[in-house]
Amino acid sequence: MFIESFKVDSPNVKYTESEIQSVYNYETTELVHENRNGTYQWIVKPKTVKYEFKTQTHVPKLGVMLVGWGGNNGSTLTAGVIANREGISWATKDKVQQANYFGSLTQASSIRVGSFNGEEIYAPFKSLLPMVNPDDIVFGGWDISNMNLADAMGRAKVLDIDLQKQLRPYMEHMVPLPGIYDPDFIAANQGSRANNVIKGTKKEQVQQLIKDIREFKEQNKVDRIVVLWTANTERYSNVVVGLNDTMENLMASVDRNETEISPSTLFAVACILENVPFINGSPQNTFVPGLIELAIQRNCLIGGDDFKSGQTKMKSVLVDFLVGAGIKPTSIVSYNHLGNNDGMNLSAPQTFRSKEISKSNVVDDMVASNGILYEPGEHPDHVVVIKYVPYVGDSKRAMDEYTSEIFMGGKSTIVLHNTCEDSLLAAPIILDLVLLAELSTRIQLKAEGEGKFHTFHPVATILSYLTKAPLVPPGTPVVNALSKQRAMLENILRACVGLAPENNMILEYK
Ligand SMILES: NC(=O)c1ccc[n+]([C@@H]2O[C@H](COP(=O)([O-])OP(=O)(O)OC[C@H]3O[C@@H](n4cnc5c(N)ncnc54)[C@H](O)[C@@H]3O)[C@@H](O)[C@H]2O)c1
Ligand SMILES: O=P([O-])([O-])O[C@@H]1[C@@H](O)[C@H](O)[C@@H](O)[C@H](O)[C@@H]1O
Repeated sequence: MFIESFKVDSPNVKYTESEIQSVYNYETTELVHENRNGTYQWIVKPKTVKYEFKTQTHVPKLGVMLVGWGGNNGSTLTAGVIANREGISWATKDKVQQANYFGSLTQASSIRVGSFNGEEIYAPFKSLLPMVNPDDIVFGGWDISNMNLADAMGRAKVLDIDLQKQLRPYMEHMVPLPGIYDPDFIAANQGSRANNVIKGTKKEQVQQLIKDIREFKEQNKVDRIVVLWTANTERYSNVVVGLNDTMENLMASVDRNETEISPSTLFAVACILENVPFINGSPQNTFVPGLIELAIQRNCLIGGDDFKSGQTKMKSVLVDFLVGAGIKPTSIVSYNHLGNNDGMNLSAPQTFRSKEISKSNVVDDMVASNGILYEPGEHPDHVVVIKYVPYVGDSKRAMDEYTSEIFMGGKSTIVLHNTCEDSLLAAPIILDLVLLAELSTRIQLKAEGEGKFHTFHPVATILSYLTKAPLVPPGTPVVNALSKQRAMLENILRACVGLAPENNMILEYK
């Protein structure tokens, strides 16, 4: 059965006028490697840590500023939210289509809240804690192309024409602010669209971005802003001692107009200086060490990298299933071609390399989890291929082949084929990223023994379900398995409202 909402009745949860306060007993383990009776043993010690959570329940008026607003993803997301907000329906060759948020974890997925008379009861994921209603988001942002959002939607060729016609009046007045164009960081083929750029030194560009953020906040009377990079994939920045290895060196490099500081890093610097959450939806290493240090020092949320939308999302499910079943993937080949501007930008070797890295590292944690299947340092062959084929546009064709070793020398080969508009996969993920980033800034926590409440760590691991290459605090583990990432996110939000982690044991029926 599906219910729309619920309230928790527990001595561990208190609903005040402005907060939800909860007490949560975190059950974990502590491992020691001890010499017992002359032999070393791994000893696992279960331990319980008492946490307190406080979630502010006032939902702010949220402004979302997209870098690359006029791109396929930015225009498609903006269009989709307007269509949902206005209740727009449109004629397709099959039927009259209603707007929806399919593909969004927060808007279209559910959680199990328990059983009732032998029946499993589920509720909307977004009913866990108060979240921003997407209909209320004010969109803005930057683009190196000055095309208005209605024309950009037409250029993207993602949405049905009847829908585009209805949306045009809402979007034609939306014009992106000038972006930061640096041809050294993206493909040369992007130069022709760069007619809307911030001039000046890197320091002056950062100052302009800060001014843009402040003016957007004032003009739209929004309470909070989240900035998300959905602009082109950049090449990796070189990380150099003295250049960007510390926050002091990074800021000094900006002041010196160092060429190796990328546009995406400049956007992130501006956001951190304004204490505005910044999320990187692309694979490049925007978050150089000096930037991470700056975000931590200023306690400003940063998250990324690279939306996990299709082929890689499937990979983080399939490899988790195979390895979890004791089956040994030995060869993984992921090929896709597409014809949108993202694909054109990725046709350059240096920008493709950024994407190849984020699409390749996603199996590392799963492989490392099973020493029965893999020797230390052993990995499956793993190849990523992306080709640009203009004719297919945003309709990405992905083909994957997974070869594994099974029982008694047998082999299993799984072949997948997937075709869909890449932007229709990414847009709902962008929505989830900004909504969850905003929500996480309203949560404070305190473990037993800690003197005071504090926010989550500025490096927002909580967003990892939505990214190919989750950004994690230095020295902490990277988890890519999709089921673990979703469970982590859901269980943290459940703890904030006093619910135990979903462990699927359903002992009451065993
Ligand atoms: N399924 C997906 O679509 C998907 C999945 C994962 C990651 N991504 C990443 O998301 C990003 C956007 O994808 P897309 O399909 O919308 O691409 P797109 O090329 O259609 O849009 C990118 C936009 O960014 C603009 N731009 C480029 N550099 C800029 C800068 N420095 N400042 C401001 N604007 C700038 C471009 O003019 C363009 O309008 C890409 O990096 C892509 O790799 C997309
Ligand atoms: O998310 P995913 O399907 O694994 O990866 C996708 C790539 O296959 C595609 O070529 C690229 O254009 C998208 O930006 C996205 O990164």
